[in-house]
Order: sequence, then structure tokens, then C-alpha cells
Amino acid sequence: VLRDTPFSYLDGEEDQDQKNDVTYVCPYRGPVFGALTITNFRLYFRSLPLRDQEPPVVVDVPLGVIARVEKIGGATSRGENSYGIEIFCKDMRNLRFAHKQQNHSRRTVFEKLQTNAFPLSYSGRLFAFAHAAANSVNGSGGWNGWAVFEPLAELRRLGVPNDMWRATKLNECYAICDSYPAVWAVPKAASDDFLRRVAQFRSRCRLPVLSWMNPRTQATITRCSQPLVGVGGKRNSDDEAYLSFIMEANAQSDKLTIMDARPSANAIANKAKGGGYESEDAYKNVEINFLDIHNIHVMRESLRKVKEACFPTTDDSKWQTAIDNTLWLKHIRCILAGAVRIVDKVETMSTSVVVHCSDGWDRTAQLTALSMLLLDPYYRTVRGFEVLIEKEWLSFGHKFQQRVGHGDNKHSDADRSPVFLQFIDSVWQVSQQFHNAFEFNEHFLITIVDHLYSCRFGTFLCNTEAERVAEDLKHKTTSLWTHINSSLDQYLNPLFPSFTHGAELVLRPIASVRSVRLWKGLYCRWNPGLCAPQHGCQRT
Ligand SMILES: CCCC(=O)OC[C@@H](COP(=O)(O)O[C@@H]1[C@H](O)[C@H](OP(=O)(O)O)[C@@H](O)[C@H](O)[C@H]1O)OC(=O)CCC
Repeated sequence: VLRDTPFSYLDGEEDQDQKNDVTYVCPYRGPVFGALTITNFRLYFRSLPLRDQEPPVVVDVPLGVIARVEKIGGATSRGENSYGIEIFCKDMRNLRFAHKQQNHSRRTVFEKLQTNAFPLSYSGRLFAFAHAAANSVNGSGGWNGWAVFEPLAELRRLGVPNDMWRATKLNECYAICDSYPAVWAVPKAASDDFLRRVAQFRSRCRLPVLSWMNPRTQATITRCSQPLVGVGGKRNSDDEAYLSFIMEANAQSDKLTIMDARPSANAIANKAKGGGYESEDAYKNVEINFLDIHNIHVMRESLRKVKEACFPTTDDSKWQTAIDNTLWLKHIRCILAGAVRIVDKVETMSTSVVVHCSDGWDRTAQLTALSMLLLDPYYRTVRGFEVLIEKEWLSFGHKFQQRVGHGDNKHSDADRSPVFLQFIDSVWQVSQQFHNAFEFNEHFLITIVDHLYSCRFGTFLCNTEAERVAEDLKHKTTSLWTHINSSLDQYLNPLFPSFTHGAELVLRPIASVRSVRLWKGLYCRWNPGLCAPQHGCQRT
């Protein structure tokens, strides 16, 4: 029987449990008998080859992907494979393993899964720390993914500082806004004291700061959270003056557009919690649009339905209806349409846009990052996309730890939501409409999603830049970009032209439901009947 598991152990990866008499109840091939290994990083199953020419069934799951582990059956269960463990994953899979009742092999497997998949719930540490500590030589040939994003360098690339915009380190101790980065770009007309006052009028102090500037026209995209208008309709002269500074910093236009990502009903409902939106009579020369993107609870439920429809399979006759009923593609279309509207304002009208939602760390990040990707070909290169994620998602405080639930067993936490996954899905949708516009390929996007969950790298850990600095992730964990950039060839798109024709500088994808389709390469990759083997199918 197999003793040496044929996967290559990662630095810091150690066996926790091994069982040789386990049955994996494969939804596609039926029950297969084999060996199960649990380490502090993964669950690995490999079937014993019945006939030597038959390829083994392999299941190789990073424990970070596990959302929930349940025991099925009890001592009295008599049905075939009715006694064992069911594992519910964040990447659309459910895995069932059957054990023999008599030797209690289930108990240690269950315990080892719990303590290693949810280390934070058992006062342990995420694997990323053990992995980096054991990572003797910086195996990536000197590549340091943590050096990919340097905020002042990225601002210089955008042309900041200039006559209208300055960089400020007012927040370098994260004292003004603990969920914002240390470095901001703001209109020169706004002093540091003025910025402090404006922050008081924005939810969680997330005042409007620069995301992107068109180097040619100086039209800008700024981002923030909702104003603290409340039911009483409070105003704040500093906040109002600040938005006019943002508008005046763009000589091309005497208007400013606010894109509120929410359905107007939710924006109004937020007044009940002290939030709300900018009224056009308080904010001169400002037009406000609502983009109808629903909140994190709606998106969590939508993805749950996608999983229900896709795993393990859906017969063709019900497929389209099942997918339509999830509303997932309607939500993706909404995000795409919102980004296209921002592109139109900034590029076609040379009007500056302020993007916000309620907290300004979920839908706002989706919209600024996606519109910047459409506007600026730099973000469509491998390195530029890595910078975009570091800047608009990580440094601006998208709560990755909470939205993914890294290392904790609170699988029904209402703060979990696939917001970042929706962004990557939206990028994939655009790549399907512009095949040669991206330096990276689908495997690059799927690898990012895999390591959103895996906890092998430090990149997606914690909720804010301040927390990452406090945890010293740059020294205690490895960056995902080190891993990717040290074997770049497998992530490159062969269709990408070595130069960018002027015409493709700005992408305007069609954002209609007809042009948006389910990303089967991600959501159905475990079903061998539905997709190519390169993304894990052979590992079902
Ligand atoms: C009458 C009571 C009013 C009330 O509770 O307001 C609270 C809002 C919650 O506001 P919503 O915007 O609907 O929902 C919020 C957004 O999804 C926000 O993300 P983002 O960064 O994208 O803004 C999350 O960070 C918040 O956790 C979530 O609560 O709830 C609603 O508006 C639901 C209405 C259908």
C-alpha cells in the first residue's frame, strides 16, 4: 500500500495523519479506494490503481479551501460508504470520504482536519508563516513579490505629484483612517488639517483619495465611502469644498460625477444608520448616479446557488434555467456596466469621477480596479495587474480575511462574500471579449483565485495595510507574486502583442447579459466532462 505520498512537500509542510483504508466517493467516477494524507497544508487522496494502466484518482486540496467539515453516518450506519466525513469547500467542491466503522480512523482524520484547516480557531497559525520560515533559500531566484508595489512609484507613473495633486503621508501611522494605506494622493488645495476634517464626514473616515489619473487629460478617478448624511440630511462644508477641489483639479471639465455603486434603495436605507449619499443641492456641479450593484449578502447567496447548480453536475436541460436563477451573471453584468460608465465619463467626457458605496471597500474596489484595467493598458500586464490588486484591493482595505474567512471555522459568518472573486470573474469576462489585450492568461487568474483561499502566501492575509504591517507579512511570509513571477511563462497569453496599438488603449466591453457567460473553467473545473484538464480536473 502507498506509504510515500507522491506529491512534493512544500517548505514547512509536515504530515499530520495518514490513512490507507479510505474510500473517496467521487461524484464522477464513483467510490474509489485509496490512501488519505493530511498535512498542515493540504488534504491529499490517491486511489490505489485497480488496473495498473488506469490513471489514479487524485484529490489535492489546500486546507485553506475548506469551509466546513462534517461527520456523516454513525456507528449504526449500515449503507455502503455511509460512515465517514463530508468536506464543503470554498471553491465549489464537496468531498466525501468513507471510513470503516471499526477502527475509528475517522476520528483522527476529523480532528486533524479541524485543527489544520481552521488554525485560528485552535490558537494555531496560518500555514503561510511555517512555509516562509522553512523556505531556506529564496527559491525564486531573487524575485521578491513584496517589491512589486511601491505606492510613490505608482503615483509617479500616473504623473503625481503635479501642479494640482500631491502625495501625503498624513496617514503613515494609520491614525486618520486605519483601513486606508499610509500614502495617499490628494488635491494640492487640500491641506493635511483640511483632510482630517473631511475624513470625519465619511463612513469609517474613508475620505475621497486618488485611484487613477489620466496623464493626458488629468481627469481622475477618486474613491471613498458614503458621506455621513444620516436621516437629518447633515451637510459638511469641508466635504463639499473637497469635492470641488477634486473637480477643479481637472481643467477639462466643470462637472464632477459621483458613481454610487449601490441600488438607490440601499443608499437611502443607509441613512437610517447615519450614512446616505450626496444630495445634488448640497454638492454644486455634481451629478450622482446609482449603479445598482447589490450588497455582500446578496452576492454570497448568489454564489451559493451557482455552487448548487454546478456541483457535482447539472443535466443540460435544466442548466440555463439553473444558472439564470442564481442571478450571478446579472450581478457580473452590473459590475461590468458600472465600470464601462466610469470609463465613458473619464475617457470620453474627460470628467472626473468619484466612486463610492457604503463602506467603500467592496463594490468601490470592484469598480475602480475594473475601470482602471479598462483605461490603462499597464494594468493589463502581469506586473501591472499585481500592482492593481496590491493598490485598489489590499492597500485600500478590502477585508480579505473576513470576506474569505482565512483559518477560522465560522463558515456561516455573514461577513463572508465572494466580492474579490466577482472582480476576477469580471476580468475574465473582459478577456473573453479582448483576447489579445492581456499579457496574462486564464491560468494566471485561476491561480490567483486558488491562492486567495490556500493561505500558502501572505498576499491575501489580514484586512488592512495596517494589520499587514503589524504582522510583518513582508518578512514572515512569501508573496504570491514571488511564486508566480519566478515561473512566468505558464501565466502568459500567447496572443498578447508585444506592443499595444493605440486603438486598444481603452477597452469598452459590451456589458449586456448576452455577452456575459458563466466561467466554466473556474466554476465547473472539477467536472471532467465540462472542461479541459489543465485546471485540476484530473485531480477530482
Ligand atoms: C433600515 C436599516 C438600514 C440598514 O440596515 O442599512 C444597512 C444596509 C447595509 O448596507 P449595504 O450597502 O446594503 O451592505 C453593506 C455593503 O455590502 C458593504 O460593502 P460596500 O463596501 O460595497 O459598501 C459591506 O461592507 C457591509 O458589511 C454591508 O452591510 O442595509 C441595507 O441597506 C439593506 C437594504 C436592503
